[in-house]
Amino acid sequence: MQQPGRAAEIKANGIGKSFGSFRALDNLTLDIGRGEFLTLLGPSGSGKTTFLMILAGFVQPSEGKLFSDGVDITHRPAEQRAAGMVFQGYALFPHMSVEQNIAFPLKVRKKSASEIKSRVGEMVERVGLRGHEKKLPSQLSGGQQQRVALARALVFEPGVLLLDEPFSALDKSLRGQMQAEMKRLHQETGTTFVFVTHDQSEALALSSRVAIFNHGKLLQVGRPDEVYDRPANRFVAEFLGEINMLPVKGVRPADNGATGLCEDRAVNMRCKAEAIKGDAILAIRPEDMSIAPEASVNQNGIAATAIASTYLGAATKLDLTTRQGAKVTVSVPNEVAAAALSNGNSVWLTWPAEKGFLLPDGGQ
Ligand SMILES: Nc1ncnc2c1ncn2[C@@H]1O[C@H](COP(=O)(O)OP(=O)(O)OP(=O)(O)O)[C@@H](O)[C@H]1O
Repeated sequence: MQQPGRAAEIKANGIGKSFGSFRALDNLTLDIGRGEFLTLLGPSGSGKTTFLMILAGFVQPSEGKLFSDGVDITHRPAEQRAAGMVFQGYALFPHMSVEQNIAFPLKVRKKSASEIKSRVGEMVERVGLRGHEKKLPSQLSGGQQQRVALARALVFEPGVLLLDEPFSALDKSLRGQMQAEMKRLHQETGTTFVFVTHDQSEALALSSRVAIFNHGKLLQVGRPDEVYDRPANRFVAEFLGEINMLPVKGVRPADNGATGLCEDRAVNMRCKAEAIKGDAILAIRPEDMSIAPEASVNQNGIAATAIASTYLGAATKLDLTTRQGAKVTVSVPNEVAAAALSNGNSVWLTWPAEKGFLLPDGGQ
């Protein structure tokens, strides 16, 4: 964080934070790679902002250590960390023009007038605000104001840019534009980005890795496809999108080879030999399930009854219950849904073996 122009590598080691008896963060250990776009994702109150504030130096951790490029910065004050920041409520200076706002961090750092002029000009160009330099924030749209905030946060080439729900006040289409712009700025600057959101689709679309928080704990960190396709637990699976959960009793993986038929009589499924034994949840994303014309022992599958259908235009959503009473949702082609419904509502659901994964039953 202290070397301008160079992306920082950050290590959080056993970070905890208590507010009185309330535990806002618990034993958080996380490496943030140089130049990575890491998103902190979790529901309201899960500790994301607290962690960002600890990274910024505005909040002191109760336990643990923080390193930037191998240097212990746990107790270093915020102004010496030189992290760029864009917060939802992090207002621009209202009496300063666009270019004065962007120039501010360079003035504080006592840069020469010529350097300030060229760097501000470059940033104005980069965030698409050419022609707006002399305007005050009040004369700009919400999206333009956030562009100024991004430019101001990046102009001094911080090692890390911290962003806390910067676009949550913007409408959906503007938000999409700003996301694309932020992704481009990340690629162009090569800076380490740490981005807070509670919007899972935003996290999956933007990040090189996603860190998922709940109740002050880091539950899983991984690439978007890793956390979506192989969630570590039930909370992560459900938080990242719709998911079907089939309870399976007494899972006993076949002993021969890596995959075999798990011996659960209710659910015909394949799972890894080293998979969970005993009771488990078989989790499958709705888009990975389909309706087969008939049952086959060579496919993972389960009998189910359609209880409701919703026409979505491009497809039909079917709500079903399995014979064991689990509720399942699938999205299928309209003609497949029509055929299933004309067939007394009984269907055979299947999914590719690698798309179903076992989670421990109960708890998180
Ligand atoms: N200064 C403080 N004093 C007491 N409690 C606090 C303080 N700051 C945060 N908390 C509590 O710590 C918990 C985590 O808050 P935090 O702001 O980190 O969550 P968050 O995941 O960022 O949520 P949101 O998405 O709503 O911003 C919350 O329950 C919050 O009330």
